[in-house]
Amino acid sequence: MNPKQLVGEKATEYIKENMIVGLGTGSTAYFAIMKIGEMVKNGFRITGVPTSKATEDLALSLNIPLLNIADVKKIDVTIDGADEYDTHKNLIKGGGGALLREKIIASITEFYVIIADKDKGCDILGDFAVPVEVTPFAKEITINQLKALGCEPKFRQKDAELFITDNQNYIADCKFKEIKNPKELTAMINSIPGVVENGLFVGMADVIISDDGEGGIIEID
Ligand SMILES: O=C[C@H](O)[C@H](O)[C@H](O)COP(=O)(O)O
Repeated sequence: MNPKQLVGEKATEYIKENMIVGLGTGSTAYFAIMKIGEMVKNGFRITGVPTSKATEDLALSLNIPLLNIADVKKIDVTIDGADEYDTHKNLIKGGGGALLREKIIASITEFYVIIADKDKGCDILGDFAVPVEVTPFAKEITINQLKALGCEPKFRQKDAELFITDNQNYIADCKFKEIKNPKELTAMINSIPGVVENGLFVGMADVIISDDGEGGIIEID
């Protein structure tokens, strides 16, 4: 089985009947959501909270009942992907541009399950550029301030235009060399006024479900 499907389906074992479930974004979360759709079709009751418009559309197409975000106070379990993870379960997320909604959902989640194939594991974060969501206003000032933190930032493009997030902002992909202190870096990035949020998720994941490259599953907790 494809590792994304393997870890995605495994993660659904953390879901119990009547839970409120955060639904992640991306090609790995896709498999978890498909499995949840199958469970719902078979009569399993949960309500979902999507982390992006794409996930909302997918969940609706599978008849997964969704809550309005205005009515959500706490989420029991969220299952989401990651672009990179280290041995302390720190993450880089936002390769699909969904980091802001994902971090908000993660912040009210009791048990945060990350699903990511083993190639995304590392000792020190930094191979993957940190996605940073920035306001359109004064984006040139913001990118200069990001650069001053020691990275090479680039505005993400899509179809030769600037990529626009679900929240109508831009993404600056910030390539750092090695991120030795992700907690400090996340605070530094977020202290820039034009930054809305960044894709470093520090101390948030409760478990990372990954594969061993040979068809087996590894859980880091
Ligand atoms: O913005 C996107 C999310 O953070 C994704 O969860 C992340 O990029 C991982 O996506 P994928 O499972 O497609 O590699």
